[in-house]
Amino acid sequence: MTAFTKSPGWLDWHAHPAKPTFKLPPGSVDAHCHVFGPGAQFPYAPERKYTPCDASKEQLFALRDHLGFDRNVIVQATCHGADNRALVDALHASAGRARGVATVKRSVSDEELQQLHAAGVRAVRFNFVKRLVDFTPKDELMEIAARVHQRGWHVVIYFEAVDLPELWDFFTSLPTAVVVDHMGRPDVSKPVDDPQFELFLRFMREHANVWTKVSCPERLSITGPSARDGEQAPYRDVVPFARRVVESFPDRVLWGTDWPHPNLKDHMPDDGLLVDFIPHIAPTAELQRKLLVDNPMRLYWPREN
Ligand SMILES: O=C(O)/C=C(\CC(=O)C(=O)O)C(=O)O
Repeated sequence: MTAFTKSPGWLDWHAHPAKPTFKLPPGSVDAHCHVFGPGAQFPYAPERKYTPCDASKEQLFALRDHLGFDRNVIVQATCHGADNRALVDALHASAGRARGVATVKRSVSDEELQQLHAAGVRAVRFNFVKRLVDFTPKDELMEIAARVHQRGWHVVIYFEAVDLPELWDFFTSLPTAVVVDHMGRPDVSKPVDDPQFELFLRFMREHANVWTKVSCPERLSITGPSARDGEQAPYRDVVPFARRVVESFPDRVLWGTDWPHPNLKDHMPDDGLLVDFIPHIAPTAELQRKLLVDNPMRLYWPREN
């Protein structure tokens, strides 16, 4: 059994989140969340850049039920590298109520991809955030994308806004649907019509295969206030960005808690209050249904849609 020590300053997930005031539409999907370990059962990867606190499948499913979600999309985080065992274990335990986004290497066999598919994996994640991963050559990623495309999977990409110009040609040549994590991490201290965010909107406007998660205000916000202590209007600086995306591309947006919120430095949000953030960025019942039910179902459970 391996004992892991959390990275210095690590913030654990909120143990007693509020019951949301906002009532999620029936069948809502938390389309971005993680499981971490437990490390004693599913060791963290030797090449990881951080060591988290454990966040088990049971704890994730308890949060799902507490907040009022019906399903989860569990995203492989870099602390597990390309070892998808914790993810697969959670998918098997979910009784069909979770889908997965895996990380694979070029060396993955067709049989392994088949096993991932049978467990509920429907996408691979390519991470370009330099503090999280070492560089992988683009020809390797393109080869993986072509292979998963044949299975009807898509690609989830995580990058920071300043890197979009350099990554543009690669992203726009991906053959699959492409889902961007956290709106491409805009700098929300700039105006919403700043050229940097305009480039991201153009990316979505010109490429009908591009979707995005309008998630992680707690990561993007600079001026807050944070979703704690009953705050019902948190992260006001992120609202215009997320709302612009939801209203411009209502059929290609997803939302997730990002539980257990890895690598936050400043505070740990209350997940109940994060759910209460949703109507600020998706103000009508129709936008909310698309964001939380129709869109994730179309992408991850197309046969049940
Ligand atoms: O959970 C997220 O979406 C964001 C992360 C962690 C992450 O993506 C990973 O480790 O794979 C971050 O910004 O540190």
